[in-house]
Order: sequence, then structure tokens, then C-alpha cells
Amino acid sequence: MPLLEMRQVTRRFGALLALDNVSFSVRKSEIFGIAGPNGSGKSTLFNVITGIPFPPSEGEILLAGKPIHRLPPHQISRAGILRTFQKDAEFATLSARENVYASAVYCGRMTSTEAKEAADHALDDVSLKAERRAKAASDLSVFERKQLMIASAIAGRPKVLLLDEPAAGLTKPEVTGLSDLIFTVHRRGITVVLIEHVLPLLLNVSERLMILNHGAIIASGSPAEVVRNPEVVEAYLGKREARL
Ligand SMILES: Nc1ncnc2c1ncn2[C@@H]1O[C@H](COP(=O)(O)OP(=O)(O)OP(=O)(O)O)[C@@H](O)[C@H]1O
Repeated sequence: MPLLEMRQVTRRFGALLALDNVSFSVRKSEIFGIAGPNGSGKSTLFNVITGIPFPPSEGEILLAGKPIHRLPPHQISRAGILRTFQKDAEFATLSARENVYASAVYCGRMTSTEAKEAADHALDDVSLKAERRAKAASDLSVFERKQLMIASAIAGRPKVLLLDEPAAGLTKPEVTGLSDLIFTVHRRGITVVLIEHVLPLLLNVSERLMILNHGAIIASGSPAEVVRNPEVVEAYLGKREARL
């Protein structure tokens, strides 16, 4: 049975079909990549899975076989789905350690002692330097904030982690560091769904890929299959360039 499954999901905004009859499934412990041109519906997909800020207009979403698309957002996160956002979402004035602790308490539903241990363990896993952990999140570097984002996610003990363009703002060497962080999450047994425009990262970490265009799936399969698909080349480059 798939861990996460979407069945014929549609999301409308007035006349606009942001998601058009999308069906796919993600296996347990998989790293599943999603790409597509701007406005193709990628973030809307994460929004309807988490219910924040809206559910699907039609269709079903299941976690381990149980429907979640009618649950309120806090019950979806407690069922085991956490997401990250394109913009920084940490508590800027709390320290890195306090941020991870808060995630362990709220998302992982731990006692204070358990949450402190989980926070330290998660910060060790992402190798955030000990002397940086007491700094306010807003004082951390861009890459340190990615470490914090991943540590907070791990500490919340999700079954599925949805990562929305985590490589935004990173240099090339930092993107390599981010790949290692994603593999750290994966080693924890967490299933990862990754939206990413930085294709070297997406192709490096994803076991399977799905490409969206105008809200619909235009290709899916192994990264090697998907990048050779003519429809994908055309969606990214346009018809004329795709033929060159
Ligand atoms: N709350 C909303 N109200 C109206 N239209 C919306 C809303 N959210 C998204 N859309 C529209 O739905 C379409 C898909 O948007 P979405 O943000 O999911 O694309 P995306 O693939 O994540 O794009 P990007 O790569 O730029 O982040 C776009 O046309 C967008 O304008």
C-alpha cells in the first residue's frame, strides 16, 4: 500500500484549474521529486495535502490508506505530514535550539524532557555547530537556516516530509550540503516529497520524479526517463527550442 496517495485531485480558483485531476502515489521511505515550470501547481499540491490554507476542490488524499483530505490542518500534521515553505518559517527571535524544541513539542507531541533530547539529537544530525544553537534564528546564515529547517522537521517525527524548494538561495557547494541533509532525513526512515527548481539536486536525490504543467502530470518515472521525455523538454524550453 502506498504511504501517500492522491486520487483524481482537482483544485480550482474561480475558472483557473491549478490542479487538474492529479493522481499519484508515494511509497514508504521513498524520495519523490516534483518539478514543473512556474505556476504549474506544485505549491498548490502541497497546500491541498496539508490543508493549509485550503483543501482540494475534488478528489481524495490518503495517508497509509486513510483519507485525510477532510481533516483540519492540525490533524493532518499530527497524522504525520509536515511541510517546509519557500520562505523562512522559523520563529525569528527564538534560538535555533528553541525552534527545534518547539517543533518536537508541537508536531512530535513530546514531553519537555523528550523534546529537549530530540532537539539536540536532530541538531547533531544536521551538524549545526554547537556554538550556533543558542543564536536567534534570524542571526543564522542562509545554509544554517536550512539546517535548522531540516532539524525542526526531523524533531517533529513526520512520516512524510514535504520540502518546497529547499535549495532556494543556496550556492553550488551548499546545494551539495543540502543533498546530504535530505539523505539524513531519509536515513531516519522519513518519506520525502521534494519540489525543486534546482535540477541537479532533484536528479541527484529523487528515486522517482513527476513533472507538472498547467496543473496536470505530463511525465513520471525514473529521473533518467523523465529528463528524456519530449513533453518535459518542451514544457521547459518551449516548442521551438525543444526541436533544435
Ligand atoms: N490562493 C490562490 N488564489 C488564486 N490563484 C492561485 C492561488 N494559489 C495559486 N494560484 C494559481 O494557481 C496556479 C498554480 O500556482 P502554484 O503556486 O501552485 O504554482 P507553482 O508551480 O508552485 O509555481 P512556482 O514554481 O512559481 O512556485 C497559478 O496560476 C497561481 O496563480
